[in-house]
Amino acid sequence: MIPSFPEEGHRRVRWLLRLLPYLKAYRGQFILAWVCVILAGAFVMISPLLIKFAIDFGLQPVRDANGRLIGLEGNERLLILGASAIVAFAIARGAAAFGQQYLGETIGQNVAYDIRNRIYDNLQRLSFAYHDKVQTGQIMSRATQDVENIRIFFSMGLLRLSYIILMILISIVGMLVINWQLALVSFISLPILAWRSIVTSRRLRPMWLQIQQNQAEMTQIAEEALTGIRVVKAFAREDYESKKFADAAKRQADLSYQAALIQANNQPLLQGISAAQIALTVGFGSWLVSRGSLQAQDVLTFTLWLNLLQLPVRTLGFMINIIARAISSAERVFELIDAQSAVQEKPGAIPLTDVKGHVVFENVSFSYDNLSPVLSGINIDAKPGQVIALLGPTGSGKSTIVNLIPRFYDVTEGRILIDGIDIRDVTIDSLRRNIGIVQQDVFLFIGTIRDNIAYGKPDASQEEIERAAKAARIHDFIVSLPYGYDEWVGERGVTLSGGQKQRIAIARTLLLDPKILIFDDSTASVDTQTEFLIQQALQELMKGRTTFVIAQRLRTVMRADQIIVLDRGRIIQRGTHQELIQQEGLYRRIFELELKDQEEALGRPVAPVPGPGGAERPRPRVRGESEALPAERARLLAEGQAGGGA
Ligand SMILES: Nc1ncnc2c1ncn2[C@@H]1O[C@H](COP(=O)(O)OP(=O)(O)OP(=O)(O)O)[C@@H](O)[C@H]1O
Repeated sequence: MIPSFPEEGHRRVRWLLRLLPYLKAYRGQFILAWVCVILAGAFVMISPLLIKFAIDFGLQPVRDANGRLIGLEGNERLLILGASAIVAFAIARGAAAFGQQYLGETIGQNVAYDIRNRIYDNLQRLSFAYHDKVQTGQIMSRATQDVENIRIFFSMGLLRLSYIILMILISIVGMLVINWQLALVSFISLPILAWRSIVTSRRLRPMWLQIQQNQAEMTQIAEEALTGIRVVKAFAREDYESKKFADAAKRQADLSYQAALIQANNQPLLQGISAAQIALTVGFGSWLVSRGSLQAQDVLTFTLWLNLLQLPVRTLGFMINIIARAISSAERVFELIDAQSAVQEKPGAIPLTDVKGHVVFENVSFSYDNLSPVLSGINIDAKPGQVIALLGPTGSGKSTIVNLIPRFYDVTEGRILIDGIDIRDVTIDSLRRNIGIVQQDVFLFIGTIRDNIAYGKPDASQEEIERAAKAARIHDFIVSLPYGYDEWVGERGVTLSGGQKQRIAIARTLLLDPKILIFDDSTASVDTQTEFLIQQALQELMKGRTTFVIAQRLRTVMRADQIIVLDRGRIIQRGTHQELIQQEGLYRRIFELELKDQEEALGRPVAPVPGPGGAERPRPRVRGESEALPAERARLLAEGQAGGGA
């Protein structure tokens, strides 16, 4: 349903009113800015009156014997005084205008700073579910362009509008006092100008909205193409991406051009109306003078006032635009600020302390969209220090299970307990501080390696950082770099290999020393040496921690205390390697098809597959089997190249 105008108007006023509380912190500055606005307006509008008084009192008419005007006699003292007063008012006006601009800019920048921080704080708090849905480019555009529109509203729109209203009021009152007939004639153009301004701004408003929306899309396209530059290049789709961006940029240029055209068309019309108004005022004023009901200097005062009014009244449309843009921006910005996290902390939640690491899933079900279940009836009892390996085909729900433990998402049914406490009863911060996560796609921040390792513990000493790096088997590599721990890693750590990044992530988690660990072991295949180092790092990492591992490597799976086999969101098998290998089922199939191949490719001996009744049976040869390296050679190679990290 299309909202009716009053409804829409009411909604827009509400957005505008929601912006005003941001002024609270800068109340003093805002009042001072207003005083400057009033002074600047008053000084400008009083100047024509000073000229009138200077003429009235400084120049006396000289008449002949018949009373005819033959000249003017100047009172030097009064004229100098008048001129000095005009100069003094101009200086005072300049000072007030400076104050208004300076304070307006300060308030605008401060409010923009506060709003950006509010947006950023909220974005940090929002759950994964929110970030799954919202595009980064849209968020970026709101945090930059839309906040900029609000800044302009505070630094310019609000104060300039007051200034314009003040100037209009002073001149209307002044004109009416001097001569109400000429005043009424001079006001003829005001409603026409106001009408034009409103019509133009109403035409421009939807265009500004489109421009803002398109700006967000353009940012999104650029962000996506730059983040995925490797994929773009790999598929030779540079031209396609360039065209996609060029189309959006063209749309932006067209829209901006159309908006500029409307404004440009409007300007000559406004100028014409203003010129016609001055002609009318001078004409009618002269007629009044000829009839003796007005003095010539009053016509001059009227003309000066009209001139002074021209510019601000003509910018009324621009001001209305600033406000209209600020309103649509406020709507978009408040959408970000108001966004509620799907994962909420309970009032009175307690901090999770002295964690032993007993993690229990009790009949847990989960759905991303509340429609189709992704997990159903999951029961897991992970005793402190146990390693739980999650195994299953792609899309079976392994990542979803581990994402529920730190409450990246909340369970739809059932509950998860840590040391007997429902994780929804503890503070989110304390919960996550006790869980270490090494993700598949390791993200390194732009900064030094030291900063990246110490990310979860910024006050860690160099000694602690090095200890973690040694345990993660990455220390030797770091010190071999030209700047060692001060080496800069670029966006997503592009200067490092996947295996190196993963070991840095392990060091980062080791430093945090969590009791519960989540490890996504599905890194793309790595060479033998890296594989060996990661295994060693992993052993260090898992020591004494309850570990949930999304397992891709046989070694990890075989060492696990419990192997949970998932299929389409349900647990279909559970047990140790020895137990599961005895059973017909998915585990044995995965083992035969994938895991065993990996190990053999790396040159490691694998336990024989017992056939039914315990008899050994030949393993089927499947996809991409490579010639196995002798186990001993692989190990020596790995150890020799690693040079011993610890
Ligand atoms: N953020 C999300 N929003 C909606 N659906 C999702 C989301 N993440 C995963 N899914 C869906 O949930 C199901 C389980 O996905 P999940 O990532 O947990 O599987 P997985 O076993 O870890 O798979 P893989 O081994 O490929 O990583 C899949 O059908 C997937 O499409």
